[in-house]
Amino acid sequence: MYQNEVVESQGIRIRRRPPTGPPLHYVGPFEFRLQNEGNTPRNILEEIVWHKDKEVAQMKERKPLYSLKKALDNVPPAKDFIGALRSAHQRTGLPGLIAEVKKASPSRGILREDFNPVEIAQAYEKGGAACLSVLTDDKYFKGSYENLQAIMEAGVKCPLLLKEFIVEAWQIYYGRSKGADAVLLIASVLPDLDIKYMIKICKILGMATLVEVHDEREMDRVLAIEGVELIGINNRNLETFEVDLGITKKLLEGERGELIRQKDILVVGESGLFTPEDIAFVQEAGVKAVLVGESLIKQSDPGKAISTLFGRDVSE
Ligand SMILES: O=P(O)(O)OC[C@@H](O)[C@@H](O)c1c[nH]c2ccccc12
Repeated sequence: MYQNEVVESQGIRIRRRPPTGPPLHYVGPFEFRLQNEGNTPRNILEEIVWHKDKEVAQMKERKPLYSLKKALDNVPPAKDFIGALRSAHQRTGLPGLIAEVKKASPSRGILREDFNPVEIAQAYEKGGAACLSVLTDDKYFKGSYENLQAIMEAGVKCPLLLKEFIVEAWQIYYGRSKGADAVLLIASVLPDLDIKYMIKICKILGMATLVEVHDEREMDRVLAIEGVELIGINNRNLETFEVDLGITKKLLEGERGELIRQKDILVVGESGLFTPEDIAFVQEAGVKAVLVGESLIKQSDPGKAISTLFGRDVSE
C-alpha cells in the first residue's frame, strides 16, 4: 500500500502524492487504493493525470498560492456560468451551448491548423454560444492559460470554463486569475472529498463547477455530493476514446433522472455531437446544455457552424 509523502513546501509541511508516481484512484466510499502499481500508465487518462501532477508541482514552485492572491484581486468578478446556460435554454428552447476552444486532442490530433483563440471565441459568441470552454492543457490538447487570459481580456461576454485536468486546488485559483468563471472536475480523477472541497473553493471564488461523469457509479457518487449544481455526462470514454451518445440517455433514465430533476441539477451532454439529430437525441434524454468542440472547430467559420449544428440560427 502506498503512503502519502510528507514534504516541506514554502515552510509548510504538506502531504502530497509523489510527482513522479501513480496517483490515487477512487474506488469506493472512504477507500482509496493504487490501481496501478507499475511505472507505466495503462491508458491515456492515467498518462495525462500523472503528467499533470508533475506539471502542477512545477507551476506551484514558480507561483505559490500567496503570490496568486494579488492577481485574483485584479481580475473582474466571475460571471454566472449556470445562469447563462439556463437563459440560453429558455430563450431558444434548445440546449444552451458551451462551445469549446480546442486546437487538438489525443484522440483526433490537430483539429484546426489556423488557430486564433480570440477570433474563434468571438465567432462562437456571435454565433449564439452561451458559454465557452477553453482547453489549457498544453501537452495533449495544445491549449494554454494564455489563450484563456487573451479571451478574457478581449472582452468576450460569455462565461469561460477552465477545461483542465484538475488535480489540485491551486489550479482553480490560477485559472480564476486568468479569467475562468467555471471549472471542470472529472469524477474519475478525483475522490469525493476533493470534489467537495473544490466545490467549496469555487463557491468562495464565485465560480461554478462542472462535475464530469461517464458511468452509473460516477453519477451516483456525484449525486451524493452536496452542492453539485451542474453535471456533465461525457459520451467519450477518456480511457479508450470510444464515443457513445447512449451513455447520456442511460445515465438519465429512471431514478437517477428523477433525483436530478428533484435537485434541479442542470445536465450537460458532452462530446461527439455533430448533427441536429444528435442534439435532439441528448435533449430528449434530458440535457439542458451541450459541450461541443470538434464539430464546430473544424469548420472554416466556427460561429456559423453553430446554426448548422442546431439546425437553425440561435444567435440573439
Ligand atoms: O470535441 P468534442 O467531441 O465535441 O468534445 C468536446 C468536449 O466534450 C471534450 O473536449 C471533453 C469533455 N471532457 C473532457 C475532459 C478532458 C478533455 C476534453 C474533454
